This record gives sequence, C-alpha cells and structure tokens, in this order.
Amino acid sequence: MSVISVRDVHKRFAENHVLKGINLSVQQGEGVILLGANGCGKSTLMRSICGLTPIDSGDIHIQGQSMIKAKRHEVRAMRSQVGVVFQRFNLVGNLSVFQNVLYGALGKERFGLLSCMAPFASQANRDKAMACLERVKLAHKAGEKADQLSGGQQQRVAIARMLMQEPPIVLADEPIASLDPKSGREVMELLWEVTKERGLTVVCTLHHLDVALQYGDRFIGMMDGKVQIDANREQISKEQLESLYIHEKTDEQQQEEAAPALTPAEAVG
Ligand SMILES: Nc1ncnc2c1ncn2[C@@H]1O[C@H](COP(=O)(O)OP(=O)(O)OP(=O)(O)O)[C@@H](O)[C@H]1O
Repeated sequence: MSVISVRDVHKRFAENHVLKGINLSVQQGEGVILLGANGCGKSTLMRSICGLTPIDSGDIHIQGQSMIKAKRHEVRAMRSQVGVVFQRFNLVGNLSVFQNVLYGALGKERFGLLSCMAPFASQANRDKAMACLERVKLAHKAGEKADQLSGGQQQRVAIARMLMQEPPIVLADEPIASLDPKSGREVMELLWEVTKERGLTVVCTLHHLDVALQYGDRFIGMMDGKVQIDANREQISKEQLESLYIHEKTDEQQQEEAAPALTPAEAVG
C-alpha cells in the first residue's frame, strides 16, 4: 500500500514556482532518499508532506487519507503519523533530554501538553521515554539540558523523540547536514537501523551522494520543481544522480533562500 502519495502538487512562494507538479508515491517500509540541487524544493516538499507548508494545488495522501479534504482535527491526527528528524534538531534547548523525548507523545495524549510534562506524565510514558533514550544510547544523559549535548547527541535525542511518537512514517530532512562526518555517519546508521527494525517508511534528504548511496532502497531526484529521477538502487548509477547537481546554487544564494527552521512544536506534530 502507498503510505505517502503526492499527486500533481504545485507550490509557489510569490513569483517563485517551487513545486511544479510533483507526483510520487512511497510504499510501506521503503527507505527513500530524496536528492536534488540546493533550492530545488526538497524541504518545501517535505514540509508539505508533513502538513507544515500548505500546497497551492494537487493533493497529498497520508495512509490513504487526503490532506486537502481533511478537517483541521484530522490534519492534526495525520501529522502525528509523520515523525520528523530535521537538520536543526528542533529540541527545546533549556529543557532536559528526558522532557524533550516525552514531548514525542504529544500527538497521542488526550490532555495535550500537560500530560507530556515530566511531573505529570504517566509511568508508562516515562518508561517508554527511557526505553527510547536507551535505544539511542543516551539514557545516561536523560537529566541534562538538551543544549548541553553535542550536535550528534542532540540529533540522537531527536531520533528518540521520534521513536516516542511511534509514527509509521519518518521524514528526515538533511539529518546529518549540521554534523561532523563521524557523528553524521553514526546518526545516519542509527536512523536507518531504528527505522528498518520497526518497518517504518522513511523519506530522507541528503546532500552527500556517497552517503545516500549507502542507504537508499530507492532514489527520487528533483530538478526544477519536478521529479527527474525515480529509481530503485539497482536501476541507478552515481553518474545519473550527479546529473541532478549541474545547476547547483552557490552557498551565498542558498543562505539567502533558506526555508524557515522548524520549531520544536512543529517537530512533534
Ligand atoms: N517560507 C518560504 N518563503 C519564501 N520562499 C521560500 C520559503 N521556503 C522555501 N522557499 C523558496 O523555495 C525554494 C526551494 O527551497 P527549499 O528549501 O525547498 O529547497 P531545497 O531543495 O530543500 O534546498 P536545500 O538543499 O538548499 O535545503 C527556494 O527558492 C526558497 O527560497
């Protein structure tokens, strides 16, 4: 079954036509790497799939349910099906690691924020948060403030929070872009391991082709607001993927055009 289906999606920011009729579907359990030059619209597409950026036309179905037709409370429920691990970690820096992981339960708790605050959280949620921290090997850091941790550790906390959420779908937008190569490899390894062991569907954008080629089951390449490549690992070569970058923008152009950062609240749906 398609767990994500994107149908003829268009998105403009003023005169900038960023998504020009995107079509793709992702099956249950697939690990898809989304590639493309700076500014080609990968983050915009990811944010649209998790309901953070409204689209202009077309539709996105999550687990068969239309995002366009969904009512407000239904969109919230749909968003809780999608876990996010984004480049900037999106943790609440001055709160504990444990508290940040507990927030992963937010979308599931009937009584909202209060029932995810450490003093009021159920024992079941507290135990689960510790188990998620153990899975990412950071249980010993539970009591520390999130912003005291290294970048790699913070991204592992973001992964633990995503595990706490128990989403069937994970969107990872440049999850290792802020990390040094060694931490980046460890985080990518962990992300792929935990999602594969739970049979989750993952769409992950990455900048480094060599890293991408180590992980993807399938590669979707975007160029000029459209899907240019959509191929399984065995059907694609590195050279074909490199062709997506012939019009790569400079770092300065990219900084000027950066999409807004995700807030911690947006990260937990
Ligand atoms: N909130 C926004 N407001 C205005 N323009 C935006 C916004 N978000 C994205 N854009 C524009 O949309 C285009 C695509 O940006 P997006 O961040 O989706 O690209 P990307 O492929 O993820 O790039 P990168 O690889 O550099 O992160 C850019 O031209 C950017 O300026």
